[in-house]
Amino acid sequence: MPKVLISDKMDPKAAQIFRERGIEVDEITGKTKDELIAIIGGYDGLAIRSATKVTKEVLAAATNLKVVGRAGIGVDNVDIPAASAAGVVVMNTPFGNSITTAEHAIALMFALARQLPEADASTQAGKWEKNRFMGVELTAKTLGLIGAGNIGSIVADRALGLKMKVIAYDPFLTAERALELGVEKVELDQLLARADFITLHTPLTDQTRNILSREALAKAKKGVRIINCARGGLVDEVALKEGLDSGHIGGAALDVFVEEPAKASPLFGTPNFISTPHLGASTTEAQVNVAIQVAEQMADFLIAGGVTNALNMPSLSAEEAPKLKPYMALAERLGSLLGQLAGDAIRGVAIEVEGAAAELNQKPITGAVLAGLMRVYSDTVNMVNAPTLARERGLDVREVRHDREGDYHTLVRVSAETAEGPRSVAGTLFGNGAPRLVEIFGIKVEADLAGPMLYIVNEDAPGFIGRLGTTLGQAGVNIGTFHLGRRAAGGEAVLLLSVDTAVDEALLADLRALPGVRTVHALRFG
Ligand SMILES: NC(=O)c1ccc[n+]([C@@H]2O[C@H](COP(=O)([O-])OP(=O)(O)OC[C@H]3O[C@@H](n4cnc5c(N)ncnc54)[C@H](O)[C@@H]3O)[C@@H](O)[C@H]2O)c1
Ligand SMILES: O=C(O)CC[C@@H](O)C(=O)O
Repeated sequence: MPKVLISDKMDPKAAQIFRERGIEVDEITGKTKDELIAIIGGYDGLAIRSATKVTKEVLAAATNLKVVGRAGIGVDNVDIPAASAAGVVVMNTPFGNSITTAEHAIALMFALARQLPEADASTQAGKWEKNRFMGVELTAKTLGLIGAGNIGSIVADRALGLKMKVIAYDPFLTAERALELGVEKVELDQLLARADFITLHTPLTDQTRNILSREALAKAKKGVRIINCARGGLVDEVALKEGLDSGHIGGAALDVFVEEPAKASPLFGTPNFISTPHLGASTTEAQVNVAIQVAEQMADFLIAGGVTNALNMPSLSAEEAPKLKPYMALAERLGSLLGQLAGDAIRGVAIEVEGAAAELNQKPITGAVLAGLMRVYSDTVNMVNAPTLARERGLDVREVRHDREGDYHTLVRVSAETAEGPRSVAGTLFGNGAPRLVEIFGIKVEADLAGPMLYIVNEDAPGFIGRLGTTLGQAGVNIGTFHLGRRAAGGEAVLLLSVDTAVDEALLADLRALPGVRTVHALRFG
């Protein structure tokens, strides 16, 4: 039974779903890094929010971990390259808290416009300072969106409802999408010059870090009010403080900080500054949404192999997974066969599907081929880290889909560009879903690829099979299955034998010394 650790505070629905799906679950929150490292080895899945840091060290200790699920959007607390290298799938729940976070940005915009926190504190202090708090209307003001993705576009929709003019800076926003959203697409400098309010909704990346830098803030319209419910680090906090002090910035509301938890900041106590402790996603509705989504996604993966919202692996629905499972087994074996036979010589690989296979999601098939191919280099390769490894090795990967049906109702062909020229293997699925090799390097052959095997190329001549059987028998090696293919009578022949015990180097040398033998390779599958 798979075991999941929930290591951050999460709605109880998550644990309930794991249990209903037959997954054992522990809820242990508030652990230090070392405490997490001490226990993580016992879990197949880790469900987190933003407090748990999934670092390289944590992943190194997570010897059984298969999936990290983030109940939320931002995954900056997960070392994704390290997770990919360790073969761990990382998933998030990209939509579950978008409305809630957009509403928080709108709430902060109102709070800034009418100085609500300060007015509240003053009133409750018995001051009744009616003349101190003169606000501004939002109607007809210009809202500058930095980032118009899921949350940014909901903010735009709400702001348009408030009769604001919305302009957006987002290099990935198309003209069509801007039209659909009812926003004007602008460059950052135009946004800075025109916006009365600026709200940020981008991830923190090398391009967005400090996007509201000292220089950018200086270009902003005098009196601008700034809201950040996305990620700390998008705004230069020191320059923001100076801008508020000088009056160039009319107000700022931060839900997120460069350092969290933000227990001290020069911004605290600054007039017209509002802060919340990373509350963007904190509504009952959003937390139920993300808890349900993350538990469902992780359970689908751990139980059925379904992959949804993964950041380091192609998607595969829980419905598709059972159909694709035998194909992935076939693809993995074909990749492994090519990897073992051509190994280092491979420069590029093409994965072709035809017949029934062409109707399926090809990405998982490709991932499985690469996992099989790359396993020659590392035992820890799986579908998650294989594409990265392939890229690192400069392997060119091509996917081809043929609608035609050939000799087989379904076929997967893997062709490699090697230093010795092209090499191709192909396989099909039998009626019961059993994977079967049907062609190797242009020669038709029907073989299972399982356990220890021998691949022999020889000149097709009488007496060869007898001599081979005798040599193996004398060495105490029992033949399990025997598959033969040849180009033409008397030409090149291929033998694939499954053997009950692995063949050592001395016996391989004896086999290579047999008359008519061209190549002998020991193979292993599974
Ligand atoms: N405060 C919270 O509790 C809370 C809750 C949810 C999400 N978030 C954060 O909000 C942010 C946005 O989330 P989302 O779901 O809208 O993400 P999203 O991926 O849907 O949208 C991000 C947008 O940023 C744009 N973008 C990327 N680089 C850019 C750049 N250099 N300049 C301008 N735009 C750029 C992208 O094109 C995209 O449209 C994320 O950082 C997420 O982690 C915070
Ligand atoms: O889990 C949270 O409370 C914050 C979530 C938010 O930062 C996110 O990126 O989804």
